[in-house]
Amino acid sequence: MTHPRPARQVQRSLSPRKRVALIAHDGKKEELLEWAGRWRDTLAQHQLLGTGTTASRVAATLGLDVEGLMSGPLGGDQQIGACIAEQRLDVLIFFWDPFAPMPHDPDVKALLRLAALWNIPVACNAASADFMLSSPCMGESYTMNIPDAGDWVAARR
Ligand SMILES: O=C(CO)COP(=O)(O)O
Repeated sequence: MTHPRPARQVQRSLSPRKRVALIAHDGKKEELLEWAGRWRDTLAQHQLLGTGTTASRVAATLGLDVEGLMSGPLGGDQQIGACIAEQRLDVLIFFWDPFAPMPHDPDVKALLRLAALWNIPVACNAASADFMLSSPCMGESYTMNIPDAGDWVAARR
């Protein structure tokens, strides 16, 4: 069965101050903290949010203002996914652990699916996060294409 897809894309304008989600699995938290420390001044110019433990570790270690959602296994990934669906997230930095199976793997997969669907830039490791934060798009207004949700609703009627 094929699912209806939005036939068109619409434009979404992002302000220079991006909404950036920070998430790391336990085995990757030190790596994220090291990376975030290198980008602290840049991150401070944006609006930060994250899953519970990641957000509190980044806030405590780097003195940054990070809105903490639920911890990942308790639904934090789903909350970030909801932000994407509601167009309240611009950038996803998610250091997921390729060695550790998680009880909430379905939530992780759902989050990455929504990021792919809504054309959200995702960095899963320090190298890709370096590329992302060094992009001029981070500090400027930026227009991206996203699926036309209205179109989608119409196709399902
Ligand atoms: O499990 C996570 C993402 O899937 C991260 O959750 P915490 O930031 O609460 O550790």
